Amino acid sequence: MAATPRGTTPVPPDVRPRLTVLSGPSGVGKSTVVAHMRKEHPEVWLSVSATTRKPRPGEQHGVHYFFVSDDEMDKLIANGELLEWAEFAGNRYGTPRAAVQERLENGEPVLLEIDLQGARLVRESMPEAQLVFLAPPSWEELVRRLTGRGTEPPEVIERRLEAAKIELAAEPEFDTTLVNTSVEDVARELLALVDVV
Ligand SMILES: Nc1ncnc2c1ncn2[C@@H]1O[C@H](COP(=O)(O)OP(=O)(O)OP(=O)(O)O)[C@@H](O)[C@H]1O
Ligand SMILES: Nc1nc2c(ncn2[C@@H]2O[C@H](COP(=O)(O)O)[C@@H](O)[C@H]2O)c(=O)[nH]1
Repeated sequence: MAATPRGTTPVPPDVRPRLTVLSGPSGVGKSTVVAHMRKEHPEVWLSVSATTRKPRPGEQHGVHYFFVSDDEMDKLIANGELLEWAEFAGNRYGTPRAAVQERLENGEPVLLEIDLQGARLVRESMPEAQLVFLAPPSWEELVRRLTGRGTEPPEVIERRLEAAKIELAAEPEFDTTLVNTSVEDVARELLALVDVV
């Protein structure tokens, strides 16, 4: 039998906390679902991404995103400080590596809310990650939500809907699909997947 180092308890692989990636088309409701889940369960740790996008009204630096300049993003990328990054609808977004690694090393579950390109990169570098796809009840409802949010001008909505067609076609690449009909139901399902005890 293999020796166990003094003071450590081996964690069986099937209960080891996992990295969960939540993806889905822009406007499907990822942030809404995650916010609902974290209101009830603030212990679920969500990575805060860096982005070159300008803040929307009410968005706070360090809470919703780290809002960075193009130069700062160039440096984060060049220094290898991002676990993954992607360009989405004219802006760059990336996951700061250190905070994620620290949580995983402490055995804490980690949740990333990122786009399809990022999800694919995480799958390559961390095949043990579980990929969850959030799907809209219908295309019409997705358009309604993205437009109704009122945060982007029409040309940006068009870009995001073009990206959405590609993202919806990639659903079979994901381990699990949740359909966002009810925020409450999906938040409960996601909590179970994130495996917080
Ligand atoms: N189940 C739902 N039923 C009706 N409206 C919803 C539902 N979930 C989210 N919404 C609404 O849809 C809009 C888009 O939601 P949200 O901003 O959370 O999407 P997102 O997937 O995070 O988008 P993005 O990828 O662009 O950041 C919001 O106005 C939100 O209130
Ligand atoms: N690849 C990554 N995608 C990310 C990251 N953070 C957010 N996102 C995704 O970008 C789009 C647009 O977001 P928005 O806030 O401008 O509406 C959306 O799909 C996010 O999930 C990241 O670090 N990496």
